[in-house]
Amino acid sequence: MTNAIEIENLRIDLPRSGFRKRVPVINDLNLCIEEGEAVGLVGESGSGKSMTTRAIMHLLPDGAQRSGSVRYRGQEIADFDRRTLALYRSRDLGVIFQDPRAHINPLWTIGDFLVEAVVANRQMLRAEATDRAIALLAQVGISNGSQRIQQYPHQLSGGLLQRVMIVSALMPSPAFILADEISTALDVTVQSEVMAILSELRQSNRLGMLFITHDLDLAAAVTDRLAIMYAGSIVEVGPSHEISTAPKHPYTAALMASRPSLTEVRRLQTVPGRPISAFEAGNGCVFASRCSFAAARCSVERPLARQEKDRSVACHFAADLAPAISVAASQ
Ligand SMILES: Nc1ncnc2c1ncn2[C@@H]1O[C@H](COP(=O)(O)OP(=O)(O)OP(=O)(O)O)[C@@H](O)[C@H]1O
Ligand code: NI
Repeated sequence: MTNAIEIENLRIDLPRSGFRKRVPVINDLNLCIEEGEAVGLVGESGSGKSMTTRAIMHLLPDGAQRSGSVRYRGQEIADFDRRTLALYRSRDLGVIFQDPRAHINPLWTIGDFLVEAVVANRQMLRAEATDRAIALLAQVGISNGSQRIQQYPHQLSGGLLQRVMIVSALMPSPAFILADEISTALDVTVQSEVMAILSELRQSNRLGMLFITHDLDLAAAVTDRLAIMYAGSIVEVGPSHEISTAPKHPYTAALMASRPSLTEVRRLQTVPGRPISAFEAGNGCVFASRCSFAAARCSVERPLARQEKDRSVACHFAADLAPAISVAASQ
């Protein structure tokens, strides 16, 4: 299999108030996504998930310093000229945002929103684009597309707008979908409908996807592999069903143990301790300060990601901890 996206030794430093120098928010991040593969990027707030999507779009905040590499189909995206970069963002990547209302101009009809971008980048003629929009709307379960495209965003529910957002991402026939927390604003039933539609479209069009969420179970349900992120780096990667049933990194186990169980939906549980940012991590393991299995070595020596078949885990003691961790995760 060839890789669609390859992120290698990525580090991103940003200016931050109160600090004289830039501080890292992504540190030594490695992640590959094959053509047509769906990878879930899971971690708590502030771990750097959205910054990773910005790195893939090559759309970093002002003053950011980047080292390492991000390649799309083998080509370093930092080397793209302006035109190639614009086409890469608008055609190769299909980006679905969390809050559709913040990304759809309220004064534009749904049809304008769907059609204008592909017409502007000269990918399609207007009539052709309109037909494609109506066909895609039908594929996401909106059968009266020719009426819907004349409506305005305020006339559609949040769930319908999220489907319109998916259609908009698919309009230019992208090869790769970036979906950052797309379901957080939706209620559970609508969320599972939207997820089912996205999964089906992704598979029938053989699209690669990076699916970002803090919900490990949701990510496991719609992806092939999971990458677990903490404080700007990835601590564990592997097939989704393996990670979600037999985690190897103490952080993954802690995330799983923090899920509210079905019988305790009203009890909000969290991983004990405060999540840290990459710049607070020091030289040791990023998770050492919250890890209940940490030893002296963990706070001074950063564990390298160790690859074993299709699993990779960055923990000095992963092999010894496996039995204890599976108990912790199932609690
Ligand atoms: N424009 C910015 N300038 C400076 N720091 C930023 C900027 N955007 C994000 N950060 C910092 O980068 C780190 C990673 O943020 P990021 O938004 O990628 O986290 P996230 O995992 O997406 O979190 P969430 O789940 O809350 O969306 C955080 O420490 C955040 O404060
Ligand atoms: Ni985010």
